[in-house]
Amino acid sequence: MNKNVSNASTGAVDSTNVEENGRPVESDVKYFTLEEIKEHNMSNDTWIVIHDKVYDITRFLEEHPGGEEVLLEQAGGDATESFEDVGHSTDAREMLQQYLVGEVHMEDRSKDSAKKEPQTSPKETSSWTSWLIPALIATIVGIICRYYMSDRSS
Ligand code: HEM
Repeated sequence: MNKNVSNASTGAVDSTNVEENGRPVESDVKYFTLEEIKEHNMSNDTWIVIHDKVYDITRFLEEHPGGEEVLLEQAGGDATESFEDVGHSTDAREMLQQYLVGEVHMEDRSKDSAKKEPQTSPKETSSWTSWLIPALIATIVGIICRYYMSDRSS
């Protein structure tokens, strides 16, 4: 049960990992903080994050069909958006597996998702305008009807 207990600083974690195409991907998955990941931003030591997973792509730089420049621009940071924007093939996604070195520390993940939360607030403002406008229209129609009725009765 307590397989995934993280150490507070470097957070080494034991984990039974996924199998890919029947091949078990043997690993000692570790958790890294964004601070630690940021240090691996050189061409001879390149890490990137994609979907909260950390990849050491140093030996892949020269092989990348999209060139090493684009990868180096993302070095030490989160490349999820750029990776998804390109629309990488399933083959590309499967290739990722061989460069996996760990995952982003849970605490750093929650910071990211907290950033995304404010996106819900504009919805709240639009929800009250969505009933206010019909209510105003109904009131105006009501007033017009009253005038019309009182005109007919006099
Ligand atoms: C380790 C992560 C990555 C892997 C394994 C990978 C793999 C690949 C592969 C196999 C292709 C050939 C097309 C395909 O099969 O989809 C490709 C193309 C490409 N990749 Fe990546 N990629 C990675 C990360 C990135 C990132 C982070 C970016 C952008 C910042 C990027 C930008 C591109 C571009 C622009 C192409 C198109 C090249 C072309 O069509 O001329 N890739 N990548």
